[in-house]
Amino acid sequence: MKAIKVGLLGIGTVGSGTFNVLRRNSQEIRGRAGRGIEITMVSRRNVALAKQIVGEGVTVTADPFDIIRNPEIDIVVETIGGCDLARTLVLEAIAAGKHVVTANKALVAVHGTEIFAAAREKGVMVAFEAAVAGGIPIIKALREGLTANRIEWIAGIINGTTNFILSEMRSKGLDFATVLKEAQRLGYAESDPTFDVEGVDAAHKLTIMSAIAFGVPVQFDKAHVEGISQLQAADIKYAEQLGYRIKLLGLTRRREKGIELRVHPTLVPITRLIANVEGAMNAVVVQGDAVGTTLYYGKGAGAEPTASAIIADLVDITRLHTADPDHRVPHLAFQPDAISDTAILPMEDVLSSYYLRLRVADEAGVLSSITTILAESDISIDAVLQRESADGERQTDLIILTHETSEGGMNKALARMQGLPTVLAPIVRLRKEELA
Ligand SMILES: NC(=O)C1=CN([C@@H]2O[C@H](COP(=O)(O)OP(=O)(O)OC[C@H]3O[C@@H](n4cnc5c(N)ncnc54)[C@H](O)[C@@H]3O)[C@@H](O)[C@H]2O)C=CC1
Ligand SMILES: N[C@@H](CC=O)C(=O)O
Ligand code: NA
Repeated sequence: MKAIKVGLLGIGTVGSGTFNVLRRNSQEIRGRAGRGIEITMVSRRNVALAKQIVGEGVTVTADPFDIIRNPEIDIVVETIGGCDLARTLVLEAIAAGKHVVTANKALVAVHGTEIFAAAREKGVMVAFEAAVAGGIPIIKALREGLTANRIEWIAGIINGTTNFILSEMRSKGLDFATVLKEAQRLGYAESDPTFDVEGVDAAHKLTIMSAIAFGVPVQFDKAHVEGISQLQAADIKYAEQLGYRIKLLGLTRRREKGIELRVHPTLVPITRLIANVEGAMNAVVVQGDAVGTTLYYGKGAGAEPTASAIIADLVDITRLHTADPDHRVPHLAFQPDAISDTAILPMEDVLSSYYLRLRVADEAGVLSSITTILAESDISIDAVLQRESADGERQTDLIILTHETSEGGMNKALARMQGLPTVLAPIVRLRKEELA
């Protein structure tokens, strides 16, 4: 059978990884797919550079629309990134009857609803395994392996750059800017690394997982997003003393009133496997009612791990492209008419435990004025750590861990505590999850 023909839009880190792995493992991939899969056309603005990567026998063009217009191309792989051009290219590829594979989580999290509808209309597939946790087959697991389950929650370290930064800062004492540069050099970071650092990239990925897990549309605009740029070394140290590690976690949980969708630095007990995921590695914990807890671990970024996911999608499409579209796995696991309008909860309604650090005057009655506010707010305390103040120092750090309460209730209590004359600096508030 003739090889299936693939056009690659953008050939940077992920595109060149895909090209190389597909060439290197072509025999095995052919054996699995039932026919060869060949990249016959690539697009990059710098044509000379692209030619250096692909060598002879592959058509290189500066204009990605040349690929869309080429009737010989069966599948388009989008590894350009960004939302504007990528959206246009993907929609035009679909309109031209081509299947699409994308690594672009921003595109899927923001424009997924429109793209999936267009693909259904045209009877083509849009596959995006590489968009979430790179090489970890988490989309496959959620969409196929766990279909029996009512999924309760998902918690994930789903941004390699920030996990690398947090690990290197903690273990080697390196500063933020140095580690970020290294993550960029290694090809982990987004072209705009603020997407990594401020939690946006993790929120894109979480939005996609949440939609698949709970059968709701992708709704990135409803996600609560906080990154690690405000995280202070003192809190990493105090957390360790209390038996916790701070990770940038994406969390989505089914509650009675709706779905939580949030990314923020989170204290996780050191005893949990996920707390020990270091460097650029990713890990996703999925809690299902039947299966219990499952954990997926691996490389979430980098050229070849991401290529592994893209090629898995290419193989799936090659196997399935002649199947009746109604027999394919739905984009969001649930059939389109089973997608629900369950609300994404506003952050005020989210339930969490908390870590609070208060810089307080070291004098009698301070602790009791704070615990009184917490008690009046119905917030129960789990642990308190008070740093010994150094000789002559008239202030100290007070660390409080709370049991679960609502974010709205915590905000009100924090406003009252912040108003106390003995609280000398802005209170640090982090969330804490036991993940049990
Ligand atoms: N780097 C990683 O580890 C991962 C990246 N991704 C996603 O994969 C996508 C690509 O990421 P990278 O490969 O890291 O980015 P990159 O910046 O290394 O590659 C993008 C390529 O697209 C080309 N390009 C940009 N505009 C173009 C245009 N108008 N015409 C033709 N070519 C154009 C660029 O020249 C570049 O070669 C992004 O959506 C990213 O979020 C997903 C998982 C992991
Ligand atoms: N920038 C991302 C790349 C993979 O999605 C990350 O650091 O995880
Ligand atoms: Na993946």
